[in-house]
Amino acid sequence: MQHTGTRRAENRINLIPTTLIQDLGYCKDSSETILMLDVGCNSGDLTVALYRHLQQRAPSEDPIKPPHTDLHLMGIDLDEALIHRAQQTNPFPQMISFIPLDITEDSSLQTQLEVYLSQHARSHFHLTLCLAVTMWVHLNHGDSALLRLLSRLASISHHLLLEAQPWKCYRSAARRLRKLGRSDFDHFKALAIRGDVAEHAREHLEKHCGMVLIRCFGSTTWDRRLLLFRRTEITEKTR
Ligand SMILES: C[S@@+](CC[C@H](N)C(=O)[O-])C[C@H]1O[C@@H](n2cnc3c(N)ncnc32)[C@H](O)[C@@H]1O
Repeated sequence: MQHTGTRRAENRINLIPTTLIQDLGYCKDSSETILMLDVGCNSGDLTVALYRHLQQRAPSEDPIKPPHTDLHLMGIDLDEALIHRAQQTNPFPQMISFIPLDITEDSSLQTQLEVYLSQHARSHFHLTLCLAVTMWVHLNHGDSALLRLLSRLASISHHLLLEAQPWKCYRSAARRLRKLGRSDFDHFKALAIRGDVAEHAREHLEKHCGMVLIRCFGSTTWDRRLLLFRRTEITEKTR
C-alpha cells in the first residue's frame, strides 16, 4: 500500500509543472547552477520527489541533454531527527543537502544560508519552497513571527512557492492538542491574522516584500493553493 505521506507529496507535486525551472526563465543553458531551498523539509520525502520531478524532461527537449545538471537543493528543518533521516536516505548527496535549522532563528540561520549561497557564488536562492510550514510558525510564535518569516523568505529568494495551511487546519491542530490534554498553542486565541491566511500572506509579500504573485497552482484535494511569487526587481546586486 502506498504511504499516505507519499500520496500527499504526489498530490501536490502533480500540480507543479516539470518545466517550472525553465518557465521561471532559468536554465537557458543547462549547465547554469540553480539553487533551491526547501524550508520545513521534514524527512525529505517531498524534497527528493520534487527534485526528481523537476529533473524530468519535457517531451520537446533534447533527449541527450539532462535538463539541469546543476540543480542544487538545500532542505532545512528544525527537527534534527527528521533531518538525520533525510540525510540517511538522501539519494543525491552531491546535489541535495539536509541541514537542521530553524527558519525563525537569526544568527545561525543567516550564517548557514550565507555559507551555502556563497559556496555557489550567489546571494539568493532561485526558488524557495515553503510548503505547509506557515501554520507552525504562526501558532508557535504569533502574528509577527509569521510576517517575519514571509519577509525573510522574500529577502533570500527570487521566486517563492508558498503553501499556507488554511484556517481549518489551525482549528484541527489546536483541537488535537486539547484532546491530548495539552494546553492550546500559546498564540492561537490571540492571533489577529486569521481566516484566509494565504491571502494575508500574499498581501504582506506584495505590499512589504517586493514580491508579486505570478501563478497559483490550484487547490489540492486538501483545499490548499500553491502560490508562486516573484521578486519584482532582480538586479545585479540581488543575483
Ligand atoms: C507539515 S510539515 C511539512 C513538510 C513538507 N514541507 C511538506 O509539505 O510535506 C511541517 C514541517 O515544518 C517543520 N518546521 C516547523 N517549524 C519550523 C521552523 N521554525 N523552522 C524549520 N522547520 C520548521 C516541521 O518540523 C515539519 O517538518
